[in-house]
Amino acid sequence: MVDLYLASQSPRRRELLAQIGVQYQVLEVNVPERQQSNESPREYVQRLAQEKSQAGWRCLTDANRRADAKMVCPVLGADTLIEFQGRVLEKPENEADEVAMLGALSGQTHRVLSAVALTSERGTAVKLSVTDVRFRPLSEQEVRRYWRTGEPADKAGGYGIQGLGAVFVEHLSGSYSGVVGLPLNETRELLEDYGVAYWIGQDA
Ligand SMILES: Cc1cn([C@H]2C[C@H](O)[C@@H](COP(=O)(O)OP(=O)(O)OP(=O)(O)O)O2)c(=O)[nH]c1=O
Repeated sequence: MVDLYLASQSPRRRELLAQIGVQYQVLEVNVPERQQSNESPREYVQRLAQEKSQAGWRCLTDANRRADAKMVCPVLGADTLIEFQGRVLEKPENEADEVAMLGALSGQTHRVLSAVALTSERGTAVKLSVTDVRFRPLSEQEVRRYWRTGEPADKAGGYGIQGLGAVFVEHLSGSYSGVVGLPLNETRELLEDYGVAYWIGQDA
């Protein structure tokens, strides 16, 4: 039995949902990620989370055209990006990109925006989590060595706070799970609104 579909390829999001005892099944969706010229980082990250959950919902309801949409459980989509000096940082494309990104974040505070959306037959709801993260000064040599570990390539801003990148972080104000990719308190709020259970199997 599943209570939720997760429209995400991110292993972090799977682990975070499992952490709070949600029974889910993964769906594959493909949503192009491109910020529009008139779109703020907050609007952009929320649009992507909504588009991911809506794409998942469409693919389920199209595949079960004859099934009653009320019988299909909700779909969760999420997106995480870094905002620094008004610009959006997504995933680094290569080592030079990583050096530029972490070089800019070195010794500075950046903002991690993480949005989570749920779609069901009653429509889509989205919540945003905002976290400020301060990095200590980083040397270029250290950033190049970090790139070679393979960790940063698939991560917004080019680091993983839950991994080797933890040693860059001097201070965090906000949601740790949001930085990792799925803000769990905001997720719980949506799950409650949509009647999806969490903490399954956690009672003594
Ligand atoms: C800042 C930061 C990001 N990340 C990850 C979380 C997300 O997986 C990724 C941001 O990319 P996203 O585009 O939000 O997500 P994704 O492409 O990995 O997965 P999907 O769209 O299929 O859901 O960066 C970390 O794992 N640790 C961190 O500290």
